[in-house]
Formats: sequence, structure tokens, C-alpha cells
Amino acid sequence: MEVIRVNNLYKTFKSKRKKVNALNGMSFTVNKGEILGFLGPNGAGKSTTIKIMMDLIRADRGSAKILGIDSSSPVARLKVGFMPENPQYYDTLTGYDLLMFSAAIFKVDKNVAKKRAWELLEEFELKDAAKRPIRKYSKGMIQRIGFASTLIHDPEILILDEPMSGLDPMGRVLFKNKMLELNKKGVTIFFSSHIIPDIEDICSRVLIVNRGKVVKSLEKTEIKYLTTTGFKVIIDNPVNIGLKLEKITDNLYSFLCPKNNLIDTLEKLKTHSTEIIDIEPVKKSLEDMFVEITMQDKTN
Ligand SMILES: Nc1ncnc2c1ncn2[C@@H]1O[C@H](COP(=O)(O)OP(=O)(O)OP(=O)(O)O)[C@@H](O)[C@H]1O
Repeated sequence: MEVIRVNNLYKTFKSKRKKVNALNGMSFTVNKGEILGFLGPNGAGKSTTIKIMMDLIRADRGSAKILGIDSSSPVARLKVGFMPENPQYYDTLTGYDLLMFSAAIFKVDKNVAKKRAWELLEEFELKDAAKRPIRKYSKGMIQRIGFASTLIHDPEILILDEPMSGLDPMGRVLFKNKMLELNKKGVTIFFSSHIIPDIEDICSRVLIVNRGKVVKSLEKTEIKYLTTTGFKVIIDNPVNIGLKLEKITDNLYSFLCPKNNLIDTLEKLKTHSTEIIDIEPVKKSLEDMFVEITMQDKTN
């Protein structure tokens, strides 16, 4: 079931000196239960898309719908938790106050909100800082209270713009675990990131965006298989098949075989009295794949 539909968005920013085409037909859907990563280079249009989904700005053309309701209606966001890139909060509020403020926006019952606020402060390791003003929080603490505030009304969908930027490794692990835990409970998560390993670790699907549109959608299993570039073959004899052999032990040798050459190579091995001990895939990273896809898009 589809919970978000972004359809053919166009957005041009005009300033005195120049025009920037930020979105050029951005389209995608998010399905219930997904953790969908929105990956793209700087300026690809990720934040612009998210701002349109949250009705912070309006598109020139196209539409964004959440749970079937156009994003221009506040009702569309009742079940959404949203964290912007570089969140800026009223910094005289304490962490606890911010959670209660968010709860009031979503009309959460005050007693329910109080209980939930303390649970979230505990989960995000902010209990000790609960009554301190946010202006005294570190960047990581602001990210954590920001994430906590998106959860105060038990949203069905989370939309997070670069949620892990600026977090230390422990903070990133906390966020990733939290996202996985929420997803297990049925929350659909859409988040943008520059940090490819974070996307690779937790996403069920990745959208690669460039120059204002989606250039590729990859399922987790596709990432697993499409990143294979060749194979490391282990044999028991130093045979000459035209590929460079590495000696592992007196009885084990390995060579790297390009993906498109495996069948021919196995045929050649058949004519020698050698045994194939093992074949393991050699992979490029999602990062290499991302660079290739965006470079290809540049030359098209
Ligand atoms: N308010 C604005 N006025 C003028 N240009 C803008 C405005 N907002 C965004 N842009 C431009 O639109 C393009 C897309 O920006 P956007 O912030 O959506 O990219 P992004 O993919 O989120 O990038 P990053 O990963 O660097 O945050 C960029 O060229 C940006 O400079």
C-alpha cells in the first residue's frame, strides 16, 4: 500500500541574478512499511522535495500526497513526524518543553503527552538534560531532542531530512537502531542522507536522485547483487588460464575473474586437471555505484 506519492514536481528558484531548476519532474512513491533512503549529491533537490511534502514551500507544478491527501492540506501531516535539516527550535525552551509543545501542536492529551515525553527523554538519553534550555544543548543533543519531538504523537510516517548529519558514531547507531525499532512496529520511514553506509545499513530501498529527479530506485536485494563486479576463484593447482594467479598456500591459488568472463574461465579450467575450491563475489560499494549512476546521468 502506497502512503506517499510525489508526482512530477517542478520547482524553479528565481533570484535577481539567476534561475535554479531545483526539481525537474521529481516522482516516486513510498510504500507502507518501507525504510526508504533518499540519496543524492549536494543540490540534487532532496530538501526542496521534502519541503514541498511538508508544505513549507509550494511546487510550480506537480503534486505530493500523503495518505492520499494533498500536502497543501494540514490534515495530510497529522500522522507524520518530520525533522528538518539543521533543526532550529525556540532555544529558551527546555527539552521537556519542546516535547510538550510538539504534543500540543498535534493535540495529544496532556497526561498522555507527559508520560510519552519522559519515555522519549529516556530513550534518547536526554533525561538529565530535560530541564535545561535547548540553547545549552550540543548539536548531537539538538538532533536527539528533534528526533524525539517527531515521535510524540506516535506517527505512522516519519520524514527526516539528513537526520544523522553531524552525529558522532554513537549517535548514528542510536538513530539507526531507533529507526529499525520503529519500522518493526510498522512506522514507514523516508529519510535523506549523504552517508551511504547509513543508507545501506537500514534501508529496504534507495532512491538515487540527481538534478531534480529520481535516476534510479534500488531494492536492498538489488544493491546486494548489482554491486557484484566479478568473482574470486580459488583452485588447487597453478594452471595457466591467462589470469594472474595469487598463491595462498602450496595447494591453494586464487585469481580474480571479471563478471562477464566467468563462464569462459570455468570452461578453460575444465580442460585442466584442477579443482575449484571456492568462488566468492567481489563487490563494489554502493558509493561507487552511486558515483557511476550520477556521472552517467551527467553525460546523458
Ligand atoms: N530558497 C532557495 N533559493 C534559491 N535557490 C534555492 C533555494 N532552495 C534551494 N535552492 C537551490 O535548489 C537546488 C536544490 O537544493 P536542495 O536544498 O533541494 O538540494 P539537496 O539535494 O537537499 O542538497 P544538500 O544535500 O546539499 O542539502 C540547489 O541548487 C539550491 O541551491
